Parts: sequence; structure tokens; C-alpha cells
Amino acid sequence: MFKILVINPGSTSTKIAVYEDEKEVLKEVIPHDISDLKRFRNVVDQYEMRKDTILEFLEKENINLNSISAVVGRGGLLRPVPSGIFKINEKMLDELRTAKYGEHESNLGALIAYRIAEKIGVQALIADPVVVDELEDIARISGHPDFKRKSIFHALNQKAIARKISQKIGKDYKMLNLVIVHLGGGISIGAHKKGRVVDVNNALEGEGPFTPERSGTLPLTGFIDLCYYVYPESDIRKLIKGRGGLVSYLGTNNAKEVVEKIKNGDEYAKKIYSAMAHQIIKWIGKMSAVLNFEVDAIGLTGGLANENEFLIPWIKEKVAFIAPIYVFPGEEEEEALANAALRVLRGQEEAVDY
Ligand SMILES: Nc1ncnc2c1ncn2[C@@H]1O[C@H](COP(=O)(O)OP(=O)(O)OP(=O)(O)O)[C@@H](O)[C@H]1O
Ligand SMILES: CCCC(=O)O
Repeated sequence: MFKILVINPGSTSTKIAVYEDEKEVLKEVIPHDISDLKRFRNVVDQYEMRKDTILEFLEKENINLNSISAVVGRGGLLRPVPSGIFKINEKMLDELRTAKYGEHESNLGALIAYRIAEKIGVQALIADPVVVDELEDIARISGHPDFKRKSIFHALNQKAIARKISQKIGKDYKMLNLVIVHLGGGISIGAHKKGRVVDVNNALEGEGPFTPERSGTLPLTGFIDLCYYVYPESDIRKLIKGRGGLVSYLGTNNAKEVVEKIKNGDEYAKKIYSAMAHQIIKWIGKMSAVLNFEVDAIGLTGGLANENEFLIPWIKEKVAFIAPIYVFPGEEEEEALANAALRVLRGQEEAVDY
């Protein structure tokens, strides 16, 4: 039996889980107070605090670290990589410490996993980080040679859900065309063509539908004016990630609150929420077009896939004609990470050097 420790840092919490083979024996979402996080200038500065919180929690739960066979973290902003499992090495750690490819909470996943694994002398791994890049060349072209489109998305959850849908259909993932829609604080919509995500919106850097707290694609000329005349740079970045989307229109990133407003007759909230659904639907259409409208299934996942009063019915109504729809509310990231580590420990898959 292998015991695996999973570490998945998010913007306001750190999720940790312990698996014994395929069985989840412990799962916890450790919340971090926003006011507490604000004292850190950069994400990487939260490293000690988050690591210590995890170690204290494991101690409290009487998890003997020496019984762990591998530690696996959610991987962060690295150079573009193929889908797979990666050994955490010094080069990766350096790039994450210096945020060479940018700041993201999942950068902490590899840093903390490595430290704990080193302490107990076991393997430290990441799997399907947010920079998994399987784009077709044509999808890299943006509209100006100075800008390349990038593949940054919820690769871990999208791949996990794609495999689950393949199992339900009873065919190999590599035989199917799927549109997978991750509906979380960030939204990514990927065209999975025979096992490869050949096109997807860059969910982190201002592309795609607007989301509970991100702007998605914005009209460029108005944006340029804002950069020049109105906002300082740091505010502009927050407008895209953190203070865009529902937050900017309705003052909340919480879909449950938006649902309550609509039920209480708030027409403006309904208009904005419908517009978010409208943009999601458009991106599902785009990705279906990338797949020549030969789509075997559409998968809806992420926290917002729980929202069954308005959002999910609106989306279903518009896209059901394209392909059968499978809904997997929430995310399967911890399970996907544990399974990845298990495949390595069992010798079924090799972890590659970064
Ligand atoms: N049971 C629920 N009913 C309605 N909305 C929900 C429910 N659970 C979560 N949400 C909404 O889902 C959104 C957050 O989704 P999720 O928790 O997947 O995001 P995240 O993990 O913070 O970000 P990301 O998925 O981009 O990594 C919020 O708008 C939240 O209000
Ligand atoms: C882009 C993948 C992760 C996120 O939305 O933050």
C-alpha cells in the first residue's frame, strides 16, 4: 500500500489530502484569511506560512510523515510542457521561486511538496501543471506577431474530467473529441481532440469569457485608454484577475449571492449573470468549431457547475444540440494528483525530468 500526500494551494485556501492507494483517507481545505494573505507582497512569500500550516495540520491529524511514500503538488507557472508527471528538481524550484513565468498560487505546490518530500526522503512530483501546452500551431497565432497565444488553463482538472467522461462513454480518451468547460474563479474551455487540448482560452491572462472575478477578453482600444490615462499598472492587472467579472459588476465573486439577488428580483444581476453564461456559451461554440462540430461530449466542471438554478440550465439549453453533456461539479484535482503519483510509484508511468 502506498500513502500519498497531496498539496493543492489556491488563492484563498490550501487543499491537502492523504490517499492510501486509490482511497482518500483525509481531505481538508485550510482557509487563509484574506487580510492575513495581504501582508505578503508576492505569492512565493507565503511559502513558510502555508508549509507550516500544512505540517501543523498533519501533526494534529496524527499523520506520521515517515509513512508517506510520495508527495505530489499542483504545479504552477513553468515553461510550456506536455501533459504528464514531472519530478520536482532545482531548475523547477528556481523558476518558481523567482516567478520566472509569473505568479500563481499553484507555484507553491511544487515548492512545499519538495520541502516535505526532502525531509522524509521520498519522491516529490507535480502533474499536469497549468502550463500544459498541446496547442495546434494555428491556435498559437494571435493577430499580431508580437503576441503569441499561450496555453494556460485548468489542465489537471480538465484532463481528469476528460478521462472520466471517456470511461463513461466506454472509449479511450485518445479516440474522442471533447469540449471541457472548467467553471471556477477562473474559466477555461478546451477543445480536446483525440487526447490533446489543441485549443483553449488562456484563462489566466485575460482571454475567454468573464468569470466570477476575471474580466476575460476585453475590447482592446478601451483597455489601452485605461492603461494610459486612468489606472496604475497594478490596478490594471487586478482588473483582469481578481477584480474583474462578476466582482466588478456586482461586487461579489460568489455565485450563490448572485443567485439570491436574481431570486429577489434584481434585474441588473440577472443581466450580468446571463452575459457571463452567454460568453461561456460562445466559447463552447468556438471550441466545438475547432473540433469541426464533431464533438462526442461536453463536460461541465468546477465550483460553478454546482449552480443548477440558472447558469447550468442556461448553458445546457443552448449547447445541448452539439453533444451529450456531462456535469461534474467541483474539481477532481487532489484525486488526479494522487492517481498520478500512484502510477509512478507502481511503475505504470514514468515521471519525467523538468
Ligand atoms: N454549491 C455551489 N453553488 C453555487 N455556486 C457555487 C457552489 N460552489 C461554488 N460555487 C461558485 O463557484 C465559484 C468558485 O469556483 P471554484 O471553487 O471552482 O473556484 P476556485 O477553485 O477558487 O478557482 P479555480 O477553479 O479557477 O481554480 C464561485 O463563484 C462560487 O460561488
Ligand atoms: C489558469 C489556470 C488556473 C487559474 O485559473 O488560476
